[in-house]
Formats: sequence, C-alpha cells, structure tokens
Amino acid sequence: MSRSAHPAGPRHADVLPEGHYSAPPADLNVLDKKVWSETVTRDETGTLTVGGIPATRIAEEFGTPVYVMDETDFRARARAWRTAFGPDADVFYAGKAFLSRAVVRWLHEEGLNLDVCSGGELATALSAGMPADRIALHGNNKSPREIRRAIEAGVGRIVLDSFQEIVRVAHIARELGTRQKVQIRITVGVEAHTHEFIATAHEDQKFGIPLAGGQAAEAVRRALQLDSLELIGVHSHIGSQIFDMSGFEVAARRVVGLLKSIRDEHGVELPEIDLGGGLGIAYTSDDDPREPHEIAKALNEIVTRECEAARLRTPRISVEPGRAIVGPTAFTLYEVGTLKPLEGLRTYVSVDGGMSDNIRTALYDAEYSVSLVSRTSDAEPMLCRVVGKHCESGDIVVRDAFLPADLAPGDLLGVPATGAYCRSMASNYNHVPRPPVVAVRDGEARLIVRRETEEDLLRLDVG
Ligand SMILES: Cc1ncc(COP(=O)(O)O)c(C=O)c1O
Ligand SMILES: N[C@@H](CCCC[NH3+])C(=O)O
Repeated sequence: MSRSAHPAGPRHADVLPEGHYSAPPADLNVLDKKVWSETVTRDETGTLTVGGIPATRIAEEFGTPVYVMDETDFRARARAWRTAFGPDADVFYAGKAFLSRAVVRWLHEEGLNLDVCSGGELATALSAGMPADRIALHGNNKSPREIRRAIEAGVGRIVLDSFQEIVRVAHIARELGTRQKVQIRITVGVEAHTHEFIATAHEDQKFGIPLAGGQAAEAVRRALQLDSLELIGVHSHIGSQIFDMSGFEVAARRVVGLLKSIRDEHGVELPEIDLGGGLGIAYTSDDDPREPHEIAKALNEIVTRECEAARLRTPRISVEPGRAIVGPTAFTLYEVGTLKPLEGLRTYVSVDGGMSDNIRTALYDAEYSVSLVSRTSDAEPMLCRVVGKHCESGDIVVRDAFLPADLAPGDLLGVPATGAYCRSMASNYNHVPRPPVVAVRDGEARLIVRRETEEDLLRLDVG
C-alpha cells in the first residue's frame, strides 16, 4: 500500500458545515459490531479480516471494488429468522435484496422460502434448486410469460397485485389445467416511517389493492369466484428500512379485519396472512434494529389477539425479510484513488466504484459508515465525503465520514451493510463493469458472482 504524503485535509475542529454528520468516533480504528458482520475483526497487523481472511488478500485476489459477503453471518441471520418464527410460520427471503445461486442454496439448506419478483429472479431460484412450492411470485406488472413460467414450474403462491392480474392468472392457470394458490396484496393505508420511495402501504402508490373503499373486498370476491384460483390469504407489505413496529401492528390488525369480513360475507376463513418484509438494519452506529425474535413475538401476539377477538382461527403467518437477512452480511471494499482537500469544507475521497455499485445514497439519501480497513492509523479524524468515479456530482457513497488524516491513495476502505440493494441495484453507468461478490467462510474466499468485464459489456452491443 502506498503511503504518499498529501496536503493536509480540513480537520473536524475547523470545519462545521451544515449536514448530517455527528461528532467523530473516539477511535476511528474500532469496527463497530453493530454495522459489521459477525466474523469481522482486525488482525495483529491492524488489517480487517472477515471469515479469517484479510481484506488486503481479498483485494489482491479479486480486485476492487468487491462486495465481500460473510457466509457465516448470512446463515446465522437466516437461521435466526427461521427459529424465531418456528414451524407454524414461513419465512420467505426477499430475493430482490440480493440473489445468486449460492444464496439460494444457503436459504434452502437453512429452511427458508423465497420471494421472487421477476422472471429473472425465478430462473435463478429454480436453477439453484429451490423447490418451486417454496417460491412466491410477486410484482405489480408480471408479464403473461412470467405468470405462465411460474405456474408451469409449480410455484407455491402468486401474490396478485391488481384486478387485471386476478383474471390473467386465473386464465393462464385454467389453460394449464391447474388450480394456482394465490394471495391478494392489499394496501392497508399505513404511513410507514421511512423514505417516500420505499414506503408501500399508503394508498397513493402503485402496489397492491386498497383496503379503503372496499376494493380489496371486491378483489377477494372476484378471486373466490374463479375455479382456477385457490385463494389462500391476504398479503401486506408496508415498506422498507422500518424500525418502528407500530406500522406492522396496524397493518396486522387491518389484515385480520379483512379476514373477518371475508368470513362474514363468504363463510370462508382464509388460512394464511403474509405481513411482508421491511425491517430496518443498522447502517450507522446510531441505528437500533429489532431482533427477529422480538419481531416474531410482536407479530404473533397481535395476530393471535385480533383473531381471538374476531373468533377466527389464527392463520399461518409468513414474512418476507430481505434487507434484515442479507444487508448486514456484506461490505464493499474500495481502493482510494485520489484525495481532494477543500479548505473550510471537507476532503473528497474518490474510490474506484460509486453510484454504479451503490445507488442508495443518491436515490434515498441513505447513510452509510466507512472505515480504513487495510491498516490502522493514529492520525486525527478528517471530515470526508467518500465519492465514486462517475460523471455525476451526486455520485456519493458516504456523505459524511471521518477518516484518518493520513489517508492516502492505495488505502482500502470498507463500507459495511451493503449486502442488500447494492449489487442487486447495480448498473453499468459510464460503462463501468459491475463488481463481483466474494463469499468468505472459515478461512476460504470464493467467487459467487464474478466481475463483469468489458467483453461482457461489448457482447450486448450488437449494432
Ligand atoms: C412485497 C415485498 N416483500 C418483501 C420486501 C423486502 O423488503 P426488505 O428488504 O425491506 O425486508 C419487499 C421490498 O420492500 C417487498 O416489496
Ligand atoms: N431498494 C430499496 C428498498 C425497496 C425494497 C423493495 N420493495 C432500498 O434500497 O432500500
């Protein structure tokens, strides 16, 4: 690693721009357990290790930027959700957060089910051997081809998202001579406390069928009339990166309310409800996420209580965590390329990736943490903005960060909690090939998604 001298950057003491950042941590070398995965620590040289492997070795072997996934941590989190909900409930991992064949196999082995929301995710799940009856198909505009493929494969459920889709799925199931299990996704009218773009239970948005105005009840009426559909339940997903359980409680209450009115009108007790995903994780030391067992307890209690009051049999509950399982399991490893100290403001630290491997900061104003991981440093904290290499001034990875003032080109930075919605939302902006995903476990690092190459990009360019 080079240790070249560079002009001194602004110090936290002399620059206090308006913004999100709080005071620098007491010790910049500490890797907070809250935001780093289970097996992350520093070795005797000060280098971050994960699964027993130094970050420097990962960078040498696989290059940077690279997403580094802690398989031990992933499996532990998947298992914690499975155990918390127990045998009378189902946990569907939301594949949109991050999906690869290795991950599908881990989920299968740990006893989880899988939520997919496109033909591509379905193909990945099936090709890695997830049994079709453990797959749920989502999406607000599934194509007839996707629906046909899912029914032919024998997916366990399709979550219907519109009136057109009720008819479309019924029609294709009839053509295929089968009766498809379905749920209806409803919007319960909850304003989840999260970014507008990732809240999904208020009525003014594209997902689901509103409970308000009797639309959800009408959707149920129609689905029950169609012989090729077996309506097994109702689905609600209120949004993502949520810490406050009250939104889930209101949603559960309203979903049970609908089950009651279905029983009163049709004499049918639907056997299942799905309360979606959305549980928040720690991106910074200030975040305090709930544990799976607390979530399971809260949801089970509210559903049981509401069902007892309505004299309904308690339905089987399912949940769909994505971020809460995969988010904390991975970090992105970048190499520092340039440093630009702006007097009176901050130092811009440019890394070899950016908004093409993590769009969340630009899209949702998301906050991340960052640490120097290739060594420790006793230098004082320097206020930085970690930015990418794209032609866009909004290409920010970490808006406000304190890094040691002796940071230099060639140093490696780690941005933790990038397992969810980073690789899965990655792009080729500026024709930058997407980074690989390396899984580490017990002293072994292996590629589970390889780096894109310029040949990959050119292969699509057939003009
Ligand atoms: C229907 C559905 N289920 C589950 C999820 C997973 O959400 P999260 O990754 O926040 O747990 C999403 C995404 O928000 C979703 O739309
Ligand atoms: N992609 C979003 C969450 C949306 C979840 C899918 N409905 C994020 O990064 O936070």
